[in-house]
Parts: sequence; structure tokens; C-alpha cells
Amino acid sequence: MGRTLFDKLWDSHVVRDLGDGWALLHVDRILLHDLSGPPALAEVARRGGAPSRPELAFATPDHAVSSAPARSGYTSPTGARLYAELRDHARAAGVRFFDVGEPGQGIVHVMGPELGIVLPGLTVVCGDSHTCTNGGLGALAFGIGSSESTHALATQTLRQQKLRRMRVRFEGTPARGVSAKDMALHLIGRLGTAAGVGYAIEYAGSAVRAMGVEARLTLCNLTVELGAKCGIVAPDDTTFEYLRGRPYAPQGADFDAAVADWRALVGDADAVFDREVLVDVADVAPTITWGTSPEQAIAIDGVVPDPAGAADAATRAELQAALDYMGLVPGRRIVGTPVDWVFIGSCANSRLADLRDAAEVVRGHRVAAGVTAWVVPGSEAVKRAAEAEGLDRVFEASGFHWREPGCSLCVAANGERVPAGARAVSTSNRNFVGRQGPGARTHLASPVVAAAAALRGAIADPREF
Ligand SMILES: CC(C)[C@H](C(=O)O)[C@@H](O)C(=O)O
Ligand code: SF4
Repeated sequence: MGRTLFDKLWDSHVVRDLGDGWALLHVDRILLHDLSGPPALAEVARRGGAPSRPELAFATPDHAVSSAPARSGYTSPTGARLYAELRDHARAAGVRFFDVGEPGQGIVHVMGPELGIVLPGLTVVCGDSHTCTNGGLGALAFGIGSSESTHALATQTLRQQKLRRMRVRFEGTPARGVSAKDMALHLIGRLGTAAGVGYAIEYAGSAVRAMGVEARLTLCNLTVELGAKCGIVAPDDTTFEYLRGRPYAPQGADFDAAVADWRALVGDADAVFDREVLVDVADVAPTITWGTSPEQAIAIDGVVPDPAGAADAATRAELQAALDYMGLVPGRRIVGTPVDWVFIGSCANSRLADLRDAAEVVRGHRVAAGVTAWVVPGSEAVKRAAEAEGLDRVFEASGFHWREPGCSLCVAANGERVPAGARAVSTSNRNFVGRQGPGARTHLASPVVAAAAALRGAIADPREF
């Protein structure tokens, strides 16, 4: 029987078969951020050990650092402590630490691909659930827990249970205003947040082939919101061109040799998946969440659902609770709902392509009165590249705040938050209760939907801009 790409990535990393679907896998890259990195590095040191291959680990402060202009690593007491812990532990262990203000610093899932630290065919781990993002380059990448991080650092291996295989094919050409983010939200809305539990998801189909790498990273980023640990896109010429010349990618003749190897990273034609899903991209509209789970997603021209239509009492209560938290009325069109905050950022949508898309909408227009709108680039490199093409000036001229790279309002771990009761359209990936601050109401959407909301002061259809 043929093997899927996931099978091939798995098989090529098995150090020892432990039986019952378990294996000891070789870990090729370990990424560390300021929340999960310090305890993992500290634990290795406490046990009298050291990272076995420090040159394969990379650290960046992202969650707890301020995004305020002219910030340093020391802007808030908690942030300062986590920043210093990550920096000091990493340096003591010989792990490369990317400091604030230095290209390389940024959201861990943004800097890994952009530096070429993440490459096709590698296993990549990080103590963070959105590590699945890196699968957009054809890596086997997944989030791990704290004891696993310690194990990976100390041994460069991990004990893992093999996942089942799902393939999601996006076929067709997206309509105007429809991006990878809309496809991901549409898929989660259709399948639900538990559909991916126990699976590795391979994204395929003509719409995925046509995507740039940044869009593929967005698609894979939301894989964990489907419940799956990892998402993968088979690497192709788009991937190879993206990686050429990146600082940590192989260079010159080594790069060409690597590409020759990477071309083998495709599933066999007769490979069998445990589950197959087909999405006709013609069915995907610009999509936005209305509730407090990423699966509570609707087309931008849709209406807020009525719990009365729910299949059972438990679902009815759940939908009602989401409506109450979000302050929405069932049956009403979502368009026109007044918005207080707009956040363009996070590892889902803070790359150069995302900022370009949003800037295209806002250029020459004004953010509506009463709306606080932030752009938080995903990394120092994204920030500099955006500034080099004048995107910062486009945003600032329209009334957006242009900030420093990090997670910022995606998770409010650095003290920056959307006020209680305020409604935000956010390009991030989680709309849980309190995610952007206690009482904050979050609508997940693409960069163009977020930009349109900022200009209108209400949820708006980007196709009207
Ligand atoms: C803090 C971190 C462990 C967490 C994650 O695992 O995803 C965060 O990045 C998030 O997005 O909720
Ligand atoms: S940007 Fe948001 S989702 Fe991504 S790593 Fe940071 S907190 Fe997690």
C-alpha cells in the first residue's frame, strides 16, 4: 500500500519503533518562546543536563513582550521577567536567542519559516499548539507539552503515537475577498473543532497549490482549531522559491541538493487516508465567527444563528451562552454589527502578504471614529519589509496604530487587551471567552475583513471596498 506524505515524514524520523503505534522520533528543530521556553530550559539545567544539540534550538520572546512603539524587553514586570529568563537560559545553554529589535525576533511561528529554520521534511516542535503552522512548508510540526519540551531538549528525540491520516482537498479558484483564512474558518465551521482529534491533516487540491507559502502557513495555523496536532502541505516549487536564500536554509549547491531531496516529499498516488474531505472553494465566502468557538463561523453576508434551531438542549444552551457573551441577536445579519477594536496580527495573519492585503483595503480611507485599530507585524523582519514598501505609512495615514512584533492582542499575555464588553474583529485564531481580555468579544476574520470593519466601524463585507 502506498504511503501518505505524513507516513513518509514519520517513517524517516523513527529512531526506534516502540510498538502499538508508538515510536521514538528524531527531532530536527526545537523552537522556544517566552512562556514555554524558560521552564523547559530551566528543567533541563535543574536535572544537571544540557540541550543535546543547542544549535538546533532557537528562542524568541513573543507572547509577553510589549508591542508599544520604542519598547524594550523590559516594558512590563511579568514580560520583563519572562524575557530575561528566556534570554539568560538560552544563552547559558548555547541556544540562539533573537532579541527585540533584531531581525529574527517575532512570533515563533512567523520567524521559524522566514529564517529558513523550518524546512521541508523536518520534524519541528515547540511548546505551543500553533506549531502546526510550520507544516505549510512541508515539515512535520506539532506542539508539545512541558515535559516533552524537556525531553526533546535533553535527547533530541520524542516519544509519539502515530496519528491517523486525513486529507482535505480545496478545489477551485477562490472568489475575490476569499483567502486561506476564510477557507480555514469555513472548514472548521463545517467540520467542527473536534473533527481533527487524533489526525494529521494533509491539505491538497488546486486552491492549495495556487497559494503562496504565507497563505499555506495561515491554513496550517488553524489546523489545531480543528483539533488536529499537525497540518501539512506537500512542498513544491513555490516552497523552494520561498526558502531560497533564507539565512538558515542550505545555500548554493547545498540548496539545490536539498531541493532534489525535497521533491520526494509527496504522498504516493495510491496512498490511503483514514478520512477524506473535499471543499469546493466556490462555496467559500469571506467568513467571520459570531461566537466563542472558531467553529461558530458564518459567511460575512450570513445571519447570526438562532439557538431555537439547535438539535438538542445542550447545543441550544451552548449557542445561547455564546450569543449572550457576544451580545448578539439571533436572526440578524452579522454585517452592520458595530465594532470597537480591530487587530491585524497573530501567527495566523501577520505576515507581509497579510499586511499587503489589508493595506490595499485601507489605502486612502480613514478608520471610523471610535474604532481603535492596531497592526502588529508578526516579526521584526515583516515589520522592516512592510516599512520598506511604505505599508506603515498607509496604515498610519488612515488612523491605524503601527506596533512592534509579537503576539500582543491575540492572547493578551503581555497586558495589552481589548476592554471588557468591547467588540473586536481580529485576524487571530481563537475567539474563546476572555481570550483578548476579560469580557472582550472577538470575531475572527481575514485581514481584508478586519480592514473593512475598521473603516466602516462595523462588521462589513470586504467585497464592497
Ligand atoms: C501560550 C501558548 C502555550 C499557547 C498555545 O499553546 O497555543 C498560545 O500561543 C495560544 O495561542 O494560546
Ligand atoms: S500569536 Fe496568538 S496563537 Fe500565535 S503563538 Fe502567539 S498567542 Fe499563540
